[in-house]
Amino acid sequence: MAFQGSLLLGLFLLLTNVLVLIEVSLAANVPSHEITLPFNRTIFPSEFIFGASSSTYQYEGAWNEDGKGPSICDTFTHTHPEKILDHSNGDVALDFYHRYKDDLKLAKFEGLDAFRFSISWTRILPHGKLSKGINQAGIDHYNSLINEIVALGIKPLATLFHWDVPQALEDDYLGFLSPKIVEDFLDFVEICFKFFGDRVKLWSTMNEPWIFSVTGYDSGTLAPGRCSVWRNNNCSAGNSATEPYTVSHNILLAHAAAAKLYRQKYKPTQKGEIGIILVSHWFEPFSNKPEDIRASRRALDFMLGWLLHPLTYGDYPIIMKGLVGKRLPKFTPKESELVKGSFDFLGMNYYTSNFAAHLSSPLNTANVSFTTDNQVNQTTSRNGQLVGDPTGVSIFFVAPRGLYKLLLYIKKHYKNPKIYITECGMGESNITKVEEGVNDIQRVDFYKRHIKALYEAFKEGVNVHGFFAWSFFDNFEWGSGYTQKFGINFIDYKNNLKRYPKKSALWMKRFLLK
Ligand SMILES: N=C(CCCS[C@@H]1CC(=O)N(Cc2ccccc2)C1=O)N[C@@H]1O[C@H](CO[C@@H]2OC[C@@H](O)[C@H](O)[C@H]2O)[C@@H](O)[C@H](O)[C@H]1O
Repeated sequence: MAFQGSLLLGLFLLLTNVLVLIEVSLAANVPSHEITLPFNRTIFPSEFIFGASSSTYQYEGAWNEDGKGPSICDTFTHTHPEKILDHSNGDVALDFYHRYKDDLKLAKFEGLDAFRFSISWTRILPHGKLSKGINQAGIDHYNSLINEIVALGIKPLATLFHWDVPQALEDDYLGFLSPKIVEDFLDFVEICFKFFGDRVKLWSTMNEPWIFSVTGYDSGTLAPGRCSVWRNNNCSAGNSATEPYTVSHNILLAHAAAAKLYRQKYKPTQKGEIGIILVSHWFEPFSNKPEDIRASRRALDFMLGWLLHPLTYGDYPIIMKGLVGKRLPKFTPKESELVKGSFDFLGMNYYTSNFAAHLSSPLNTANVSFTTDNQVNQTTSRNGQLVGDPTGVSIFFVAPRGLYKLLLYIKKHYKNPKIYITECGMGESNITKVEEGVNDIQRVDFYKRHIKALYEAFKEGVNVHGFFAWSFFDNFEWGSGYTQKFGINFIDYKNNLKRYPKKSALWMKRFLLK
């Protein structure tokens, strides 16, 4: 049944609650020897939070409304439709910008403790710089969004940068390729702390620097779409050998400056926490050969350690420094101290695992890039055995054991930081009908298995405090456009963006005992 308008919503809530109660009561009649230990939220501490995640460009739409300036995501999808599988864009997306009030009521109905969203830099500063003016309509929008979230008793987790660099800063100094962005990012985040920090107590400065740096500057498959000529990806400029490293370096500096500002000027009174969200796969050695075992560690260093090692120890992994050499920027002693320990929590996004085999770098070639530097051949099968159950996304397989191992690895090698799993989910493709889309039984299995893996890691002492599904709704999935669906709620893009809870959302509601 579609979700739209409060009256319809009320009727739906009543009907669905009745259905849920019937299902639960039927389950209760199952002979006791068939009921396993209750698998619900009570296996975690009561303060553990369960939520769902979103991001501004993938959800809001209203790309040029109410004074918003263009971001590189707007420019990229408008100028390179060929790089999006269905040639779509986020101009309208799922119209979350206008429909968030009903959408958040759905989040409440589904029992979420928390809701993760990102704040559009160019809604707040349309030209990227404070000196060029604040857009009050942007402040008003996010105040209203946050008020709705809090009024429903849901905790907001706000991401400050989910890849939507202001186009004006890209034009002015090539965005994160320049250290100039640190000052402009600081001005942006200070406005957010000042206007929203009384209600937002969980801040993430960045989302997945790894993806932004690699897809934006090595392969050129995402905004700003820069890469070397030899990458043959229709990039107008770029250098895949150096720019990914420059960008991640400046992201770390911008993050650290923002964390310092929050901790010194706002945290004492607002009492919130600031962190950063990273992504990593788990990597299994392709064989027991020492070179493949080393390759699996290198793969982790290049995907996770690239960011988490400086954040924890103040410098890049020794393996990266050896392999990348002069192309890897250096931290000054002052920068190293600024970056080291610059987070109250670590957001970890986990999707899948890979196998890692040693791959010797091609000799005497100029064609080096981030992707070749790690000397790893990443695969999703080994001797005919897949790394996990296949999904509708060709590069993602269901590998919950990898989540467990990744978390134990972080505990052991990175001082057991406070962690929220800020994204975890699976996608389907080729879904054309609503009734197909809402019957997402593989996603129910995915979440059961990954939350069980999370629980096992928690029992082993991993300092984990929450779990957020990616994603709340089917949305604009970057290079895949709307062809891949990751939501626990279905969006009918063929019929006025109507919202439909999927089986996974109703399972989550039961798991959360709501
Ligand atoms: N998936 C990731 C990172 C996985 C890195 S592994 C691999 C490398 C790569 O280029 N891609 C494709 C890609 C490209 C862009 C974003 C995400 C993923 C990968 O999935 N990140 C989160 O994934 C979510 C799901 O991403 C989808 O993953 C499968 C891709 O086919 C699809 O294009 C992408 O939107 C995004 O919607 C969130 O905005 C983002 O925070």
